[in-house]
Amino acid sequence: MKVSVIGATGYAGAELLRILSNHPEVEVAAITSESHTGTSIAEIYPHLVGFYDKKLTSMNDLDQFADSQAVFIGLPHGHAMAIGRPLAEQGIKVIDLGADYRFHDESIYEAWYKVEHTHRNSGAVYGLTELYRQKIKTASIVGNAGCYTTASILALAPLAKSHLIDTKNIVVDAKSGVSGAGRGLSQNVHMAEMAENLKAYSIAGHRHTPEIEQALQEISGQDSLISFTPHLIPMSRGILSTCYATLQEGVKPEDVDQAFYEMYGQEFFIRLLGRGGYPAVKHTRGSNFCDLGWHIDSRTNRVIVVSAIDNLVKGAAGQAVQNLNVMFGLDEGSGLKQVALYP
Ligand SMILES: NC(=O)C1=CN([C@@H]2O[C@H](COP(=O)(O)OP(=O)(O)OC[C@H]3O[C@@H](n4cnc5c(N)ncnc54)[C@H](OP(=O)(O)O)[C@@H]3O)[C@@H](O)[C@H]2O)C=CC1
Ligand SMILES: CC(=O)N[C@@H](CCC(=O)OP(=O)(O)O)C(=O)O
Repeated sequence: MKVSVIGATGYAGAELLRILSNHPEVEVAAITSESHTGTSIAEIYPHLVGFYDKKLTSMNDLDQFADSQAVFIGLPHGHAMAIGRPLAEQGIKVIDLGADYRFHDESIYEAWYKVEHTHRNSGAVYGLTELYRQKIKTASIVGNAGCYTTASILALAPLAKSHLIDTKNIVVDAKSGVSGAGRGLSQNVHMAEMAENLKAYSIAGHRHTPEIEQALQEISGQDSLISFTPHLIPMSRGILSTCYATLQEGVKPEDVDQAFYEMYGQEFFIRLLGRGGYPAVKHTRGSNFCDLGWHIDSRTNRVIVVSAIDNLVKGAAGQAVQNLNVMFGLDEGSGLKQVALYP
């Protein structure tokens, strides 16, 4: 099948190209950029030399997507809606890696992202594969889950689903490598600011907060409130999310174990390190795996779940390809069964 990548010059777009080069069923058709139209992608990303000699085109030429069965969009939020609508109207499946199609209630998107939603009631399905697989199978548009959100929702979903925790009293403390901020230059992420540093940002106001709450509400059937603090850490890729929740009265450690094994026991891309397990980003880099370990703090009656993923793979491009595989009835692991880079 042919697929195209809009925003191929971004980190997420380039990561899609890396993964798709290894996908047995996929041929990449158009790849787009507005600021490098006419340039070869391999000139911009030398690691792609020998795999892609294609020139970048403008996304505004809609005809070039006509023979693509699916189009990935790797644009900053607010830009996917304008191109997502005409693509979907042509019957092309859309997988957006940004936030435009992640919310069932567009007013929540508008309140947090301060952008008018111009493609309401699109029927988009939230693209966290392990939790929404059945709906993704028949979706026309998938709003691929965010990176911190993938790590945090996967960590908390079994506990929320089994009603083992107070879903209105959750704390998420997460750290991301700087590629999570995209390829654009900014003072926040340049070498002198980031090297040997670790800093929190967007405390009590990060846009991934309502995305995590939306998923936990759906899965538990109860209101959800979280305090989410993201941090930047001086590594290029990787996310580690530490999630704290208060256990309901009478919940035993074995109930917590059972919730995780029941929900994820059959999932290839979720590796359960078990009670007492310590996930590390280094075991996930370059791979589509999410590793989960959990601990019970009996003194405080809290459960603490730690998850590690690669922000650009399971947190973006890898999960987008996993969703493509689900949408087209392919082996869900096609192109994705890679061992992580180590060390
Ligand atoms: N980085 C990550 O870890 C993750 C990113 N995402 C999401 O994926 C999307 C892409 O992120 P990422 O690759 O990191 O971002 P980058 O900043 O690295 O890339 C952005 C891409 O969008 C294009 N672009 C930028 N501004 C515009 C514009 N005004 N109009 C059209 N195209 C534009 C750029 O291309 P050009 O300038 O060449 O036209 C480039 O291809 C975002 O929505 C992001 O939130 C999701 C999960 C994780
Ligand atoms: C380190 C860093 O800056 N990370 C980004 C999140 C990346 C991501 O998943 O963003 P979207 O939800 O927009 O797709 C941030 O905090 O905004």
